[in-house]
Amino acid sequence: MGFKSTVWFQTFTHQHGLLADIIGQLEASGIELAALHMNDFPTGAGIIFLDQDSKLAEVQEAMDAFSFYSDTRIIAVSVGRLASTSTWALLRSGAAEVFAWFEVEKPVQIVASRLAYWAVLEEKVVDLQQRLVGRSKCWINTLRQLVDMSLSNCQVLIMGESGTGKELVAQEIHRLDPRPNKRDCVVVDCTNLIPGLSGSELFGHEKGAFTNAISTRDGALALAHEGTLFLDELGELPLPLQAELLRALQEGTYKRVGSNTWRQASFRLVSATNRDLAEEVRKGRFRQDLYYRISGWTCQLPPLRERKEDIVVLAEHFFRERHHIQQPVDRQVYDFLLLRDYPGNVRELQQLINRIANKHLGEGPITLGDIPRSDWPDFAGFGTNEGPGTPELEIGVTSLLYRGLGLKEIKDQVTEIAKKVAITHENGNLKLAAHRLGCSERILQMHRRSGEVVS
Ligand SMILES: Nc1ncnc2c1ncn2[C@@H]1O[C@H](COP(=O)(O)OP(=O)(O)OP(=O)(O)O)[C@@H](O)[C@H]1O
Repeated sequence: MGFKSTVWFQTFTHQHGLLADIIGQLEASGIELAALHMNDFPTGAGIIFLDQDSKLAEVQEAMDAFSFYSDTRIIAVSVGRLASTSTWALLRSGAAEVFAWFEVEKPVQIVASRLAYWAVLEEKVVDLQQRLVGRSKCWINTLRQLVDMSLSNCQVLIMGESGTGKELVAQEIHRLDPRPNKRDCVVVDCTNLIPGLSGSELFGHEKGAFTNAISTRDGALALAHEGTLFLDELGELPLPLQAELLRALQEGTYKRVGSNTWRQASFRLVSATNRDLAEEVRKGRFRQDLYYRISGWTCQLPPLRERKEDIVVLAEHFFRERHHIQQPVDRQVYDFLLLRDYPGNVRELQQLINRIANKHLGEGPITLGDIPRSDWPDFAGFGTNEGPGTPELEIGVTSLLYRGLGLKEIKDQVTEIAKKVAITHENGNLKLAAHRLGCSERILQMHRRSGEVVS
């Protein structure tokens, strides 16, 4: 079977006979199931059982609450006939990733194979997190997508702002690629291609093909044969070279500059860009046919501002792994890091950590005193009476005000967010979350219950 952990389930159906039947079948196939109770925190994979009479809004609300707190993955199994509009609604809302229908399909097979696949995938995701650091939900979803892509042998286009980790991701795609005896990953930065050399970097050249071509040389396509060709900043590839690359991808053949002989090259293409390639196509700066050819799978890397929860883990990683600093980092330093903007994304954070690590001396903790003066924040409105975090909070509250919320509603919303963040950061442990918030566990249990539907 390949799936060892217990799978939680929740029921939204009253068809008890059918339900018992299917649960029995799942358990007989080796899947260990446990019903989800009122205050349980769903982790890992889960199944929801429903039927045509289940109130879809209730089901969705419950699943939204689960996915709000955790990165659980859900399979929906309908024990009765469900209208296709309802199925679409479930899938589109993103609450359930897979749908199985008891009457017409073999849900046991569907569920079992999905669980087994997810188990393999999660193991790889955990391993990837050692190098592609981050624990936020959006980052974990990106890593899951990445593993999915890597296991199939297709072309991948990685998109994302500068410094989001595109090159690192490309290396990991190559590492996960299951081709037996795959060769190297060859990296070409398209911004460095010299137009006058007509693509010698990519295709190689013959001796005497141009001035300084003193000997015959292989290009990146030859070097990437049976491996991976990573074209970084693909949006910068000059149009004439785009045509030649397309040909090489379609036919698997190319010519060295100055040669009339067709050569074969077989490689997996992974490309990356921080441009909006679809827009470049519309503007006529990028070939549409090449765009379709390379974008079999696309992977959009989130900017750091969309995964601020990862700033602390990334900073810790850089201090510990790159600078071998094991001393504690003062909370105020993390506040400073969290408050700052990172237009250069992870690279900018990494460089900042380098500067702090270089300034730090001795065995003591890392404190605000280790932050170089050139990195000090703009003190207007910073660290005055309310402390770090205030400007961001102000932006959030302003948006709530403009949405017409009054003082009580704003207070309630901020309170809910604080509870959610604490629960998430403590991996669902209400006791620790309550300790962190300085409130009773009971308040958090009530909070959890308000987002749940009783089965
Ligand atoms: N999730 C991550 N975990 C650890 N290090 C990371 C992560 N993301 C990026 N980095 C580090 O940040 C730096 C920038 O990453 P990378 O060069 O892969 O970004 P990029 O998107 O290719 O940037 P550019 O578009 O400017 O070439 C690298 O040193 C990389 O190791």
